[in-house]
Amino acid sequence: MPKVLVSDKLSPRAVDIFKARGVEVDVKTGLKPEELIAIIGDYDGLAIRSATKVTKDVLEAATNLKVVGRAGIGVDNVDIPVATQKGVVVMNTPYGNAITTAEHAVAMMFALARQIPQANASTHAGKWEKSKFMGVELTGKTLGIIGCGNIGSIVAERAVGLRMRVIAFDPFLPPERALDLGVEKVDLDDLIARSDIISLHTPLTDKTRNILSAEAIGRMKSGVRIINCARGGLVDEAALKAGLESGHVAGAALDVFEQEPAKDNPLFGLDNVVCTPHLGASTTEAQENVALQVAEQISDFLLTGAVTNALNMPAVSAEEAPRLRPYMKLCGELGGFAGQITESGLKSVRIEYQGDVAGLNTRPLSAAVMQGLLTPLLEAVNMVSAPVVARERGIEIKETKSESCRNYHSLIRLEVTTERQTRSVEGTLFGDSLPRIVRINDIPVEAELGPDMLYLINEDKPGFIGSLGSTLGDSGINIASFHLGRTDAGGQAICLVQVDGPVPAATLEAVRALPHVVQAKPLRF
Ligand SMILES: NC(=O)c1ccc[n+]([C@@H]2O[C@H](COP(=O)([O-])OP(=O)(O)OC[C@H]3O[C@@H](n4cnc5c(N)ncnc54)[C@H](O)[C@@H]3O)[C@@H](O)[C@H]2O)c1
Ligand SMILES: O=C(O)[C@H](O)COP(=O)(O)O
Repeated sequence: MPKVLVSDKLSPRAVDIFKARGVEVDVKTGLKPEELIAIIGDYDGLAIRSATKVTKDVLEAATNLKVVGRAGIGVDNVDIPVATQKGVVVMNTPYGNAITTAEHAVAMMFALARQIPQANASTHAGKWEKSKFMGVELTGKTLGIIGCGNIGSIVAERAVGLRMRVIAFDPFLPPERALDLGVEKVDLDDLIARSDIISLHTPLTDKTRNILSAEAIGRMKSGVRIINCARGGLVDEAALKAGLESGHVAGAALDVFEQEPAKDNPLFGLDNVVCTPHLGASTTEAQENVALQVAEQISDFLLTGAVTNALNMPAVSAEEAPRLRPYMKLCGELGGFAGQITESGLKSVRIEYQGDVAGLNTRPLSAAVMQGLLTPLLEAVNMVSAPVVARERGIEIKETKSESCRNYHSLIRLEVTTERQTRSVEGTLFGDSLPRIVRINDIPVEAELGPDMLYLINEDKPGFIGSLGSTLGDSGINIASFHLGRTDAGGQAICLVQVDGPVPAATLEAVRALPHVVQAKPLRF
């Protein structure tokens, strides 16, 4: 039974789902990094929010970990490149808290416009400062949205409903989508110059860090208000402080901070700043949504291989997973076969999908081929890391698809080019589920791969099969199945022999010494 650790505060419904699906679950929140490192090796899955930092050190210690599931959107607390190298799938729940976070940004906009938190504190203190808290109306004001994805779009729709003029800067926002939302797509300079209120909704990346810099703040309209419910680091906090103190910036509402938990921040104490402790996603509804989704996604992955909302692996739906499973096995075998007979540097890989299989989701199939191919050559690659490792090593991967296929419903052909030669291996499924190799280097053969195999290239001469059988028999090696193929009578032949156990080195030498043997390789699957 797979085992999952929940290391951040998640709705208890997540635990119910894990248990109902047959996944063992432990909940241990507030762990120190060294405490997490000490126990992570016991788990197949890790469910987190933003508090757990899944660092390189954690991933190095996570020897059984297969999946990290983020109950929420931002994954900047997960070292995704290292997770990918380690073959750990990283998933998030991209929509579950989007409405709630957008509502928080809208609430922040009202809080700023009418100074509600400040007026609330003053009234509680018995001051009745009616003339102090003069607000501004939102109707007719220009709201500038930086990052108009899931959350930014919802904020835009709500703001249009408030009769605001909405402009957005997002290089990836399609013009038709902007039109649908009632938003004017602008460049960043234009947004900065025209907005009365600016709301940030991008991830924190190298391009967005300090997107509201001192220089950008200086170019804003006097009296601008700034809202950040996305990520700390998007606004230069020192520059914002200077702008607020000079009065150039009329107010700022911040849910996220450069350093979190934010217990001591330069902006704290300024009377035109509204702060919340990263509450954007904190509603009962959003927390139920993300906890249920992450528990379903992690369980599906660990139990069925379905991949949903992964950031470092192609998606596989729950419907596709059972259909793809036998093809995944076949692809792993084709890759494993080619990888084990490859001795010089890999240059390129061509994977051809013919017939019915061409209509399936082939990205995970190609990842399985690459895993099979690279595993004999490199240490610890899997479906997540193999395509990345191949790219890093300059191995070119080409994929082709054709609906037509001679002789079979489906055929997968793998062609591998090394520094020395090009080889190919082809396979199909018998009865929709049984992988079979049907051609090696364009020589027809029909073989089922077992755990221990012997692969031979030989000259097609009388007596060869007998001498091979005797050599193996003399070493006490039982033959489970024997598959032959040849170019033409007396030409080049291949043998794939399934044996009951590994072939010892001495036996292999004896086989290699037999007349007519060109090459003999033990293979393991
Ligand atoms: N405060 C919270 O509790 C809370 C809750 C949920 C999400 N978030 C954060 O909100 C942010 C947005 O989430 P989302 O779900 O809308 O993400 P999303 O991916 O749907 O949208 C992000 C948008 O930013 C745009 N973008 C990327 N780089 C950009 C750039 N350089 N300039 C302008 N636009 C750029 C993208 O094109 C995309 O449309 C994320 O950082 C997420 O972590 C915070
Ligand atoms: O990216 C997110 O989903 C938000 O930042 C929410 O973070 P949280 O789950 O820690 O509240």
